[in-house]
Amino acid sequence: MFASVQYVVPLVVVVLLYVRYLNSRARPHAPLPPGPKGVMLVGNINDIPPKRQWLKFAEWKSEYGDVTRLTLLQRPFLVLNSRAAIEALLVKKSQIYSDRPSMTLLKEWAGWTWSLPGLEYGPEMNLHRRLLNSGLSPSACRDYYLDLQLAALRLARKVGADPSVWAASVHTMVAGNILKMTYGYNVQEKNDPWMARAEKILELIQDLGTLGSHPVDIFPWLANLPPRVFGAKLADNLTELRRMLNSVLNEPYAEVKDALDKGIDRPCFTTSMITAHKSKEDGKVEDEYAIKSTAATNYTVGVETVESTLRTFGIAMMLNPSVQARAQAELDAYLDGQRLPTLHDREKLPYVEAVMMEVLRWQPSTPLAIARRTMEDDVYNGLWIEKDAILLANSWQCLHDPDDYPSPHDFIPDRYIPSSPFNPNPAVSPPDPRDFAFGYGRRACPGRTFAESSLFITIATLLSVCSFELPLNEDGVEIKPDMEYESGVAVTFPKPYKCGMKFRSDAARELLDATLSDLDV
Ligand code: HEM
Repeated sequence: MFASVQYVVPLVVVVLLYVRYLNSRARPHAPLPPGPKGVMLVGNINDIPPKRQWLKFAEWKSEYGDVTRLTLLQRPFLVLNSRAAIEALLVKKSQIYSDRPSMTLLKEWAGWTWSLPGLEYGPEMNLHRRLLNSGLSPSACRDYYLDLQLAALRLARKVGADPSVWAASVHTMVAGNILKMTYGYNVQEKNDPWMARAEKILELIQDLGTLGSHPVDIFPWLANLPPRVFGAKLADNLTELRRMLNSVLNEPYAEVKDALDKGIDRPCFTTSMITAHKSKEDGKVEDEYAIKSTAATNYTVGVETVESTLRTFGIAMMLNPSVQARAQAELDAYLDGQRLPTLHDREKLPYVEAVMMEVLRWQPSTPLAIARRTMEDDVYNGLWIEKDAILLANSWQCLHDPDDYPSPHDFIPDRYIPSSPFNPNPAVSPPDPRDFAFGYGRRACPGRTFAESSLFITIATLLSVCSFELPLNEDGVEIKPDMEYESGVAVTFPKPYKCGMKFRSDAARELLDATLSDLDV
């Protein structure tokens, strides 16, 4: 009897361990998500267009449903094409869908290891997000309201007088807002060295080609080879990029810290982070590397998205004069020509808010958010989602779903205002487009409040004092923007277009000048 117990217990343990082993290996008995048939070895490379991929991905929804599966050089690649799929995976199961694909080229070869959008899911990412969430929280952002308003007023003065400077002035304003908020730095109108440094970095990254498509990103073991194997141009580009990234990480931070040590008050994100993390005993800054990394991340990733959104806003206003007139009527009724809007007026201007929401929906600047890597096998709606797949959320598709947004290609801010006589379908209460435009779950954009504040005050100020209008050619015929979009590093931009704009009246221009001279101390 005892002898059999002696054998049975280990046997049961072995059987249990074996079953656990089998379970751990077991693949869910579920089919893979459907998708276009690829070519042996290279997979679906030829199915993905070089431009505006989200449109092609959206077409696949009717054929393949919520999740489309492709392969790229043997690696599974999934596109989530519906609100339901994005919510079920990226939001509700955020703990296994919040990693990013490894960007070996940028990280290992260019040394860009410190930027939050590229960080793996884990403690370092959490620390960076905590810092950004506190430094860019809604209450922290209130400290930047006045700077944002001033920047919008200066923009209005420039572009109202000369609309040909629209795109360049928007770029300077947005970059200036980020540098002011992050480091308390005032950009120079022309040839600013800090702006030039950020632009050079983006240019060098753009020269590397589509992110994630270099062989070293697909086969990371290739990083053991010297970059020169892939050409002298690439190697030189990477050396220059590494040098610039090092400078952007360290120099602006050192300047703010020096100023603080000398007792110079330079209120900004970096100053408040240093102050909050400085030890009273030895003066050391806790988490210093993470603080300078998050500041440099703002500097390098916070510009293109806001800039693209404002350039889209210009197009929307030129093409939709009745919308512009309604927003101006709201501003005039509320402000009565006595003053210009501030960010404290935001709640009182629901139509202007709706214009901003509709710009973010109509032509989102990040139509595919930022790619994720699946961390575990999973099953969604009976479909097997493989571990280690690259996953893209097609935010563009969600933002153009006619069930949520009737006539999705039209620019209709009234859709967010149920009582509006111009709402084409008051029975539908659409989802807030910002919940798609700013990404999802644990990787959602930490700059959202700052970005919205910057967008709102710029839109409200411009509409208060200026009117956009289609420019005319020499024959007096209106020139319409062609609605072509091109890709930046991770963001899509409207192609340069001719912008028409003028001050609404002499009174509006005088009010603008008076407000600027009151505030511009
Ligand atoms: C209109 C303006 C903006 C839009 C539409 C936007 C959109 C996005 C989106 C879609 C993502 C990816 C989220 C995901 O993976 O699900 C993202 C990430 C991020 N954004 Fe923004 N963004 C904007 C402005 C800003 C600004 C002004 C800043 C900084 C001041 C900023 C900082 C970041 C950072 C650091 C990440 C990476 C988050 C992470 O990987 O955990 N963004 N943003």
